[in-house]
Order: sequence, then C-alpha cells, then structure tokens
Amino acid sequence: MLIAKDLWFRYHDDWIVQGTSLSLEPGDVVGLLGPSGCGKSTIARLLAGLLTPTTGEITVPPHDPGPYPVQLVLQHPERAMNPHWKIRDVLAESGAGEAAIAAVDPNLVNPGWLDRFPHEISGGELQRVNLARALLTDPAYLIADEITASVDALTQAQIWRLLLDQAGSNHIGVLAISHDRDLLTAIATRTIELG
Ligand SMILES: Nc1ncnc2c1ncn2[C@@H]1O[C@H](COP(=O)(O)OP(=O)(O)OP(=O)(O)O)[C@@H](O)[C@H]1O
Repeated sequence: MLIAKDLWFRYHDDWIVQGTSLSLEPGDVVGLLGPSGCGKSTIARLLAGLLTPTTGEITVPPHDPGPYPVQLVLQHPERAMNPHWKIRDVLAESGAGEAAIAAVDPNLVNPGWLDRFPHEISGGELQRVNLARALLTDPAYLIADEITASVDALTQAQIWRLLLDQAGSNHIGVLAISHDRDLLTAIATRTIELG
C-alpha cells in the first residue's frame, strides 16, 4: 500500500500542504481534485519521492535499487524528455532492455515511432510514450498529474483507456490528478477533494 500520513510541506514561508493523509491500494484508481494552487502537484512530487515532506510520513512498498516504485507522469511530455533522443532511447531511460521496448503494446507506442525524435510525433502520441516509459519501470503506483489536460477529448479517452487497461492487468495503483470532475467520476473509484 502507498500511505501518506499527515504530510506538511512548504517551499518558503507558507504551508502548501497542511496535514494531508491518503492511501492507495494496488489496483486502486483514486482521483485528486482541487482548485489551482492548492498543492496537488506538490503532493504528487512528495509521493513520487521528488520532494521530502517537512513533517509527516510516506510509506512505499519495499523495492530494489533502481526505478522508484511510485512513478509520476506530468502534463507536458515534451518537458520530460530529451528532445535530442529518439523515442527508443527515451523509453530505454526506464531501464528496460530492447526486448521489453519491442514488446510494448503497439496501441500505446506505435513501433514506427521508435526511430523518430519527440518533435516528430504529436502531443497525444508523445504523452503515450511518456506513459509507456513510466510503465516500463514496472511501477507499483502511478501518479498521473493532469496527463490529458493538453489533448482533445478523443485522445483523452484513448490515453485513459490504455492507462486503466495496463493498470488493471498489472495491479498498479493510480492517483489521477485533474481539475476535471467529470473525468475523475468516470475513471476513479473515489475522489479526494482538497481546498
Ligand atoms: N518550486 C516551487 N517553489 C516555490 N513555490 C512553489 C513551487 N512549486 C509550486 N509552488 C507554489 O506552491 C503552491 C501549490 O502549487 P502546486 O503546483 O502544488 O498546486 P496545484 O494544486 O497542482 O495547482 P494547479 O492545479 O494550478 O497545477 C502554489 O502557490 C505554487 O505557486
């Protein structure tokens, strides 16, 4: 289980995260909703181990050295990858070997993209690559922070279908962060509301 207990965090003087607690079980899909600036992305970074809470405790599943068991996928995939790397090298950053990359679901990553650079595929396609890279680390939990906020409704539905299929078959717990209450109602079994 991924457990956050009474998290407090501030970047400077103001407390951004004030006593947040939440838990996520393997296979759970939980929404996180709240107004802009209330600290959703900060909570995401705390859970993914990219920030350390000032006080409070985060329990993650035991894991070997290597990729962290809580992976974070962000809204802008182009900011999360080296623009000079081909897609196969972007995916290899997960630590996955050639065979695992070749075995990625072609609905998620079209094999024809592997020898292209990030700017040579669309934003929605690049987000699928971003998602595939996180999934290739074999995460126990995935935090999806506004991952479909920049794509059209059809692509949004397609990306969420792929993510939920993969999460379901690999028993991955998902925390879906969004401003879109309707989206969270459609995909999550429960939603935590902040602010
Ligand atoms: N690196 C940082 N340094 C200082 N302040 C920051 C930093 N990152 C975020 N903040 C501040 O922390 C607060 C919470 O930001 P955060 O991105 O967590 O909110 P959010 O709920 O995800 O917002 P949004 O829905 O607009 O993405 C904001 O006031 C923001 O300005």
